[in-house]
Amino acid sequence: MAVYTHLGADDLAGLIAEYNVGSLLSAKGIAEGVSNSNWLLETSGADGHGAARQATRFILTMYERRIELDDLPFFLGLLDHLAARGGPVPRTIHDRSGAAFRMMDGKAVALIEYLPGVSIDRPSPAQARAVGRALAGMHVASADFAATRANDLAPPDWQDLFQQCGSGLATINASLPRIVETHLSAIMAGWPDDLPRTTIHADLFPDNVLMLGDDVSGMIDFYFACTDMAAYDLAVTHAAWSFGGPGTMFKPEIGQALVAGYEDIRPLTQAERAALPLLAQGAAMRFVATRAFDWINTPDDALVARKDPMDFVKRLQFYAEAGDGPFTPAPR
Ligand SMILES: Nc1ncnc2c1ncn2[C@@H]1O[C@H](COP(=O)(O)OP(=O)(O)O)[C@@H](O)[C@H]1O
Ligand SMILES: N[C@@H](CCOP(=O)(O)O)C(=O)O
Repeated sequence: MAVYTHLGADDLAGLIAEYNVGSLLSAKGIAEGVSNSNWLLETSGADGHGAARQATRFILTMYERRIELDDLPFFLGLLDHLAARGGPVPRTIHDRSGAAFRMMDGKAVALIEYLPGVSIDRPSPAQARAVGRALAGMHVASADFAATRANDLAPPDWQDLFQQCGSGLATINASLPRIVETHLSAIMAGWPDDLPRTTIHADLFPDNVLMLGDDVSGMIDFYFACTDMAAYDLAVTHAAWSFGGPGTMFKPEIGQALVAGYEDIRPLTQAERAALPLLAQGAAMRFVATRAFDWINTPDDALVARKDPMDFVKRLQFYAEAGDGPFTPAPR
């Protein structure tokens, strides 16, 4: 679960009083998530008259791990930028002084619009297509987002994380050091630097997408967003969504639907398409790196479910062997 910090009813009510959202009616810690503490809040609604004063739901996020305070204006500004362009992204609620985030006991907190929907862990091809479209829509809509942020989980950072894991890597799985050594240098040597760049989500896993039926009702958790290659973001999404079942099997119909949906909105260039097999290996390696680091460095009594690095090792090995097959368009 992810509620790292205890906030009492008085703390929450005091915080909510800083916003024009009415008074606090209820608050519930949210178990999902890894990085931050989240609460679902219900308030009596912004000042209004009669029927305009309605109960309203918000997500309160307290930033706990892997987030630099200096990056918050980028993340929260991006939400507002995308929401203003009609994207399925939560708006940030600014406090009475206009600030997008506040400090509470030395930690940053933000109030974010609640979006309806359900996270789907076994998508249908129609749902995967919608996710591909939503990702491409985000890439197009962020083209005029003026702020930039370097990707702090780029290939040299994976290498750095593995080095910090040291001999701990082999405690996860005896074969892991060899696998990392075999693949990492090849991925880094071939890593492209001339593909189209935009603002990318960089972590669009099923738990970061809310769906209503076959439609994406929300994309959330933009706290790895950065300026990087659009095709890398598609590769991350492909690696995150296209596997499942026993042995983490590749599901071609999901991978194809994702890419097709993406191209409904933003057709890939030839160079992007050619780079996808390597970008997908890199995407898998990125999650092996952070998961391995977290696996070793999360205390046993921490209230958070550790994610298995070996799950992404399987995906990495699949992409390394499969060539461009997983990215071949489905026959029409
Ligand atoms: N804007 C939102 N609308 C609805 N639910 C949300 C929203 N933001 C977060 N959540 C819920 O909170 C959970 C954790 O949020 P997330 O941002 O993914 O946390 P973390 O950064 O810790 O992974 C999500 O899985 C979702 O259930
Ligand atoms: N998606 C990453 C973990 C990041 O956690 P999130 O809850 O902040 O999305 C992974 O699966 O390793």
